[in-house]
Amino acid sequence: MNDLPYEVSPTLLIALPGLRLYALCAVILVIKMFAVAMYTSTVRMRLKAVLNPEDAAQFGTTALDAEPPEVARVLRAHRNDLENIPAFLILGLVAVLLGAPSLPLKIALIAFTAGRVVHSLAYLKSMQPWRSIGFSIGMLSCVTLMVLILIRVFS
Ligand SMILES: N[C@@H](CCC(=O)N[C@@H](CS)C(=O)NCC(=O)O)C(=O)O
Repeated sequence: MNDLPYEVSPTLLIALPGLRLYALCAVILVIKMFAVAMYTSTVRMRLKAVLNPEDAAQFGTTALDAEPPEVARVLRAHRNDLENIPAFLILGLVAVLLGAPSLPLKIALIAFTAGRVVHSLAYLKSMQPWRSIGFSIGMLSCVTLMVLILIRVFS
């Protein structure tokens, strides 16, 4: 039972066009972000580069005052994910729940996910213009989701 004046059926929710795809994209993106975070640790361990004195003590080294360029690059890739992926997770879910048209919705979900994978790989491998292309695809996908949401809100 819930407090709503009607029953919310999980079977009906799962039938919403794009919900399963959204769930898949969300899982891929979160795994991708975790992978970038884990890669940060790998680079730190390889270089024995840490800023916290307690970590330095563990590595038997001294704490640095600033991140070395290799670590700083992975951190920038992670930060860029944080600037973009949370917005997508909200917009994508709202668009699905509002019943946005299936084709543009699915294209936006897939394009964003692919764009962010390209962005991370390109950032870590120092590949331009691929990083900007991945970023732009992600941004365009979010704009598409916003348009789909606004059409539903005002129609
Ligand atoms: N906070 C970003 C805003 C613009 C952005 O996200 N640009 C993309 C494509 S050039 C990027 O990868 N920026 C590098 C970064 O965020 O470190 C920046 O400072 O560049």
